[in-house]
Amino acid sequence: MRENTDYIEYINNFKLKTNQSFIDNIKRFYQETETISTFHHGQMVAKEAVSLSKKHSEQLYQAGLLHDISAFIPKNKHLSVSEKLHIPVLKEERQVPLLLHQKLSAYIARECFQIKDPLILNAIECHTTLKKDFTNFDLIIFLADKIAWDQSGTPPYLKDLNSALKDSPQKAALVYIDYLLSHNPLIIHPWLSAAQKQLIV
Ligand SMILES: Nc1ncnc2c1ncn2[C@@H]1O[C@H](COP(=O)(O)OP(=O)(O)O)[C@@H](O)[C@H]1O
Repeated sequence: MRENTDYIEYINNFKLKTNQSFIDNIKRFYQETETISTFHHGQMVAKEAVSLSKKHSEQLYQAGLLHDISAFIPKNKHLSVSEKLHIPVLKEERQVPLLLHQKLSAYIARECFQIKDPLILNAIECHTTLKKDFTNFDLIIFLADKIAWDQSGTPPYLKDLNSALKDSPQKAALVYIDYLLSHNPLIIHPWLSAAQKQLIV
């Protein structure tokens, strides 16, 4: 896939197979788009999310698997593909288009996987930044993604995050946000600032 139309065509043409389980359909999407390592990251996030919560295990598992389903769209195509799909783009996302992957993933979860549950869609849509009035479900997916990150080695903030997690998921989220903001992020996303303000009080 090299052109915007190829990405959009793949999304438009993807069909759930009724003879496959839901998870196998998700795996097939990652296989066909050559992003199977992201499927494995999704599985880790899904397991972590379920272990962090006593409720909503099935929905958390699905959100975990799908949160990075847009991984096949290269960063330099995020903006043009989002615009073609009529996804609302903020000024900060225009400046740092990789931040659009959360909205692109929510779009694909809805259009390709028929996810209608707002709990799942909203959590996918804010898994990188959180947002104002985030739910506990959003917070769990956000944290699980930071704990089971998709890079090699141990996340530099993990020890402090786990220690804060003994107090509350809110404190743990603040540890990650403080870490991100003190390491010269390319941009401060307004959803992240709004979430941070609400986490502090
Ligand atoms: N404000 C930001 N500016 C620049 N990069 C960011 C910002 N927020 C997150 N990132 C980076 O975006 C990438 C994706 O983050 P995230 O969505 O949390 O992980 P994942 O892709 O595994 O779901 C990470 O490399 C993260 O450091």
